[in-house]
Amino acid sequence: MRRSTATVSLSGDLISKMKACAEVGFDGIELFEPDLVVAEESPAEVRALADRLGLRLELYQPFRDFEGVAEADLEASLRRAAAKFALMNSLGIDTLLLCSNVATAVTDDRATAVRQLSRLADLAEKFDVRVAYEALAWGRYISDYRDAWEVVQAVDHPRLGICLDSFHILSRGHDPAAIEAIPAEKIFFVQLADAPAMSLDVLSWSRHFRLFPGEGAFDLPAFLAHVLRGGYDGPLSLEVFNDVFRRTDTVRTAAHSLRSLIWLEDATYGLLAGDVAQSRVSHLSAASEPTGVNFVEIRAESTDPVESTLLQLGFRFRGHHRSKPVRLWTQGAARVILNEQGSRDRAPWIAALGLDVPDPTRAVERARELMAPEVFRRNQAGEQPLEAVTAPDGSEIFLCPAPKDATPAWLVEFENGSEPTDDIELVTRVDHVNLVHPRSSFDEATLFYSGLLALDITTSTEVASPIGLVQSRVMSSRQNGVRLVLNVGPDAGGLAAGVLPQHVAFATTDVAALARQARERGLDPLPIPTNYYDDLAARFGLADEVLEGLRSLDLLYDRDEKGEFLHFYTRTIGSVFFEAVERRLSYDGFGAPNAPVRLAAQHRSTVAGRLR
Ligand SMILES: O=C(O)c1ccc(O)c(O)c1
Ligand SMILES: [Mg+2]
Repeated sequence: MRRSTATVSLSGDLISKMKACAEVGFDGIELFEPDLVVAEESPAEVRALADRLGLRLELYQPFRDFEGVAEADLEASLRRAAAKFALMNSLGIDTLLLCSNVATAVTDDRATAVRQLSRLADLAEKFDVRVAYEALAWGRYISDYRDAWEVVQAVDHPRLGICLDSFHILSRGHDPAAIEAIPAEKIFFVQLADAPAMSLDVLSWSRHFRLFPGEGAFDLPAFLAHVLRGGYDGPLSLEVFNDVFRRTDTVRTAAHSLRSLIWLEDATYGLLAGDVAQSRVSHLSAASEPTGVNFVEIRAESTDPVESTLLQLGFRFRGHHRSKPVRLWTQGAARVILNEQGSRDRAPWIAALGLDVPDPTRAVERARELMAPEVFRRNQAGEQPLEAVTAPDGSEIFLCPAPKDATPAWLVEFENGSEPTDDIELVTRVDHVNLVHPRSSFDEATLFYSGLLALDITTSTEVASPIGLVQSRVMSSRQNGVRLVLNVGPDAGGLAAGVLPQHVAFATTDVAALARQARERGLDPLPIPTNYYDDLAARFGLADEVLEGLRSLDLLYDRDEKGEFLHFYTRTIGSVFFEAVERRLSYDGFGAPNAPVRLAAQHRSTVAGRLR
């Protein structure tokens, strides 16, 4: 099917939007009128550019406030429409989007709307164009696509059809199933947008917070399946009004939006199994769902302070890489690679993640199909070849074969490590990794991880911190083998831009023993205030000695109906810190109530510390 986006989904001027859409591979665009009105180029020039770029101008939009008006106002509206139809003729656009009336309708009398829309359809015929009628969720009298369809049916004119916009339908909780009963030739256009769950008036929600499919709370695959089962074969067009995307890089956002459509077609393909409609959408190589974290790579000009902390946490030095300035530390199945290449003047940060996937070749193929940039990596003879793609924040995601008997094949490339000791390894594996994204790539990152790796978005929360609200989204593989937490901090230019650190959380079977051992080895954990323990006592009624045990080790605690969670944090080194977590019974959260305590403590020990 043809893939399209509305120019309103992107930043920039009309020409750069058109070039970006062509460059990333869209077939066409919806021309949003305000983009044309402010442009310097004539309609003929815009048409010529579209031709040259191989981009179809699929739709002109929006035309507003037409039906249900006082009879005296109708002629003026028809004159307005004639001017736009003539403009569409010079642009070479055959479909106009008409939004249901939000402002000038004076009657909800259907017969009036039908009569007036018939006049519009007759006029459209003279210009050889057609009108796609869209029920806006906040329309004055028509706000439900089923009502718009009734009106279109009553008009019964080949030049009038319906435009279905997933936002208006799903935001109001209207059942999209009735779409299947609309004859395909009467669906003139389909617009796709996701959105986060919010309790906000629907107009503000629509104008500022729409998301690309797969990034919000709506079930877009189910929606599109209804559209396709009915036989629709026209363009699929993204129409995403979003304050962030309107100011992010045009080409990048165009690629991000096309990725969302490719993802959506694939997810819908799955739902259409056994239906003739299935052949109309493309599909991807199946996701190779990750089962575990193979390694975490931390880069810095000097990784020495990270090594000291790992040593205190019980990690063992496993040696230098035989051909690169790279070192390996491990404990249980947790593997941390420290890399000083290409990191001049940089403090430690999480530069790469290796994930175990059942089928690395297929995983890379899917990543390629989803337009993920591949990482170029020089492999020396005898080295395990690993494939990687770049995530939206620049970190590298390696797709690794799951290690047999808990030892990845690449381990032999590290030499001259320290000998194993008799110490019990208290850390068993990486529990989760917390990555910090700029706001501009947060939603893109969500789709990137969920689309490539089939991670599920399990929870989204906001955490208060002294420097502002931190948005947090948890993404996990089904068996919890991989859990990523994506955070976005307060905007740059705020109180402390860039200070939000990333972290790696290690799973342990005995967090108190690990905390004690680490202290004996010199670890100075992130200090937790007494007020926190007073609050814990009030909330959970813990015995005094339990509370004292927690307090003396700076351990944090959480409990829910599934189990208990105990954890502590190291100090931050550059932009990285570590956490140790003990999950009891089947607790599967992240100690969310403790996150503000952690952020405040980090603020005290970094920013405030520097100012003092
Ligand atoms: O917000 C609006 O006015 C508006 C305009 C055109 C659309 O297609 C739409 O879905 C919303
Ligand atoms: Mg719309």
